[in-house]
Amino acid sequence: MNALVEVNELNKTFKQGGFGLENISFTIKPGSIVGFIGENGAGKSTTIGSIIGSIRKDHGVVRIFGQEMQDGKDFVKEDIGVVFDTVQLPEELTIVKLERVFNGIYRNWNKEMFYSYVEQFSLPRKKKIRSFSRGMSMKVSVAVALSHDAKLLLLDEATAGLDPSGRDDLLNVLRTFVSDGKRSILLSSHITSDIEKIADSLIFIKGGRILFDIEKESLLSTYRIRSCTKKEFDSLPKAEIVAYREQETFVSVLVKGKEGKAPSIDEITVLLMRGVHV
Ligand SMILES: Nc1ncnc2c1ncn2[C@@H]1O[C@H](COP(=O)(O)OP(=O)(O)OP(=O)(O)O)[C@@H](O)[C@H]1O
Repeated sequence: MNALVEVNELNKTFKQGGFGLENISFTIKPGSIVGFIGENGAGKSTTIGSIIGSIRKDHGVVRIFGQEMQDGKDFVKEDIGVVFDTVQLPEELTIVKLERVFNGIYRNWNKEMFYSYVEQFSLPRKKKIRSFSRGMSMKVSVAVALSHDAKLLLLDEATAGLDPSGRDDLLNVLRTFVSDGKRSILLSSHITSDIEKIADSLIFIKGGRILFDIEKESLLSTYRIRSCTKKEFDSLPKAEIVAYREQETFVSVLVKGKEGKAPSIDEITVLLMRGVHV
């Protein structure tokens, strides 16, 4: 099997508001972490929801582990761990009770593994979830997603709300998760430094369309940011320009080539999201 996830020509338009995903296509290779980057409302959660079938797509095909995703195919969902930014855990339960619930739900539930994450994330076992902070609740959701032998993790803003050391712990856990080369992660985040740290490839989405789908190393080694006067900008070879943003006195340009400043993912994101994509 080449790709763990194949998304082909995914389209979804909401009747209310009219936002639409347009021909979203990408693949996720086994053993890789894909960073999913886009501004608020770009369509990240809609894409992830459409992949797992919680949002009904209009057109397109999603294959996970080579099988087309259709509603009700629980055997596939067993293999997918999902964490959304809006954590919805039963508030009345403690970690101990929650563990028993998930033990009954997932065929491949691993109690020892769950408690090892509970330890690692310093979560209290006997307090009700209601008393947990947002970051603690996120950690519980991630611990659950990691403890049922999933082959694929879909993490929508899973690092949001975690303090820097908590985020670092989580990123290490995620790296270990894919280290056997068989499992993969799609990670959406506004914290581009997290993505820069662990992603193997990056997908940039804006207004429901994919702008860029590229290996991280290739992006960082083959693209540069240049600050040009308007005149210099006009004389740049058009084929080299990926995106540009006109500032008051100069133009920031993302170019393919060796001339200019090596960009960070954050700078590339701002240019792609705020600038004009060519
Ligand atoms: N159920 C819905 N009905 C109508 N519009 C919706 C619905 N769900 C999402 N949208 C719209 O779809 C667009 C994309 O939303 P989505 O949640 O996918 O963005 P996102 O990239 O995940 O954003 P964020 O970074 O803010 O979480 C937004 O304009 C949103 O208002």
